[in-house]
Amino acid sequence: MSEFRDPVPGPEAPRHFIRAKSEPRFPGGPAADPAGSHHERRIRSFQPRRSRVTAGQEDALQRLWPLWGLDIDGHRVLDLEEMFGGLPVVLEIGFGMGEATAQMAADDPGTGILAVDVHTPGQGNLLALAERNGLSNIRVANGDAIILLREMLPPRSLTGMRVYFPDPWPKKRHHKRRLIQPEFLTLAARPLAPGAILHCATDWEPYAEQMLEVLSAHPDFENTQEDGGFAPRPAFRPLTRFEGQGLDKGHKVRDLLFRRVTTRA
Ligand SMILES: C[S@@+](CC[C@H](N)C(=O)[O-])C[C@H]1O[C@@H](n2cnc3c(N)ncnc32)[C@H](O)[C@@H]1O
Repeated sequence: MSEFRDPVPGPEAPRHFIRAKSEPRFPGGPAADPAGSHHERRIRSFQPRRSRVTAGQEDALQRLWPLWGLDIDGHRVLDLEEMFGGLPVVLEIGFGMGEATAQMAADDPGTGILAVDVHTPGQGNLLALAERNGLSNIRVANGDAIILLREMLPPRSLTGMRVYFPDPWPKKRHHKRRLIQPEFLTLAARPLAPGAILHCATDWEPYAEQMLEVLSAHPDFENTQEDGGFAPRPAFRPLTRFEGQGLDKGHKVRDLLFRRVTTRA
């Protein structure tokens, strides 16, 4: 539990200020629990992780969060045009430490990336990478992507969505926590413009099969692959950190590219 010390405590002042659960861990930075109790119980697709934040990440969080950070509080609808200066915007869910996100932003400065994760060190890392590489087309969102999709994104406001190596939740009793399932796809479809591509990748074969099955069955998406199968890895997707770990273990990586459709043939 972190705490902020009063540098010069007066006689009446408490020696320590203990941080309340909802207060930001880094003043001016991302909120600890941005949606708070505003939202009903929901299945969490992310793992609780101990987050040790380096000095560089902490510095980036405190300086850059007010400029490029966004807490997912579920209370307002975002104006993406204003946030990204009119660029087309893709949403990346679960960017981890953000190296691949920064690479894609650098490779395609004409596209804005709204990058969401709950992981504080990764948020700091991505902000630092954006600053170091002069990337003005990244915004970092803190919190649950489900609330972002459901409450904060206008209909048809995104030209794409990326979900790279979502937590595989391999145990059967945890399968319900997997992100890619029919209810998620229904939420994901609403902010996607017609023709927008939902791009998923995973190194966990049973999850890849599940993704293919639920995406193929969902009425708002169609496979870009004529044979109805997995897609070749697109050149624009860099190797991600989790992908590298999967490849080291001999896993096969699968990409899925599905198009948002409004009516099916
Ligand atoms: C297995 S990691 C993959 C990270 C990165 N894409 C990569 O390939 O290296 C999955 C990430 O998704 C994030 N995540 C999972 N569910 C999420 C949700 N509902 N909202 C925001 N982030 C989520 C986790 O915090 C984690 O950082």
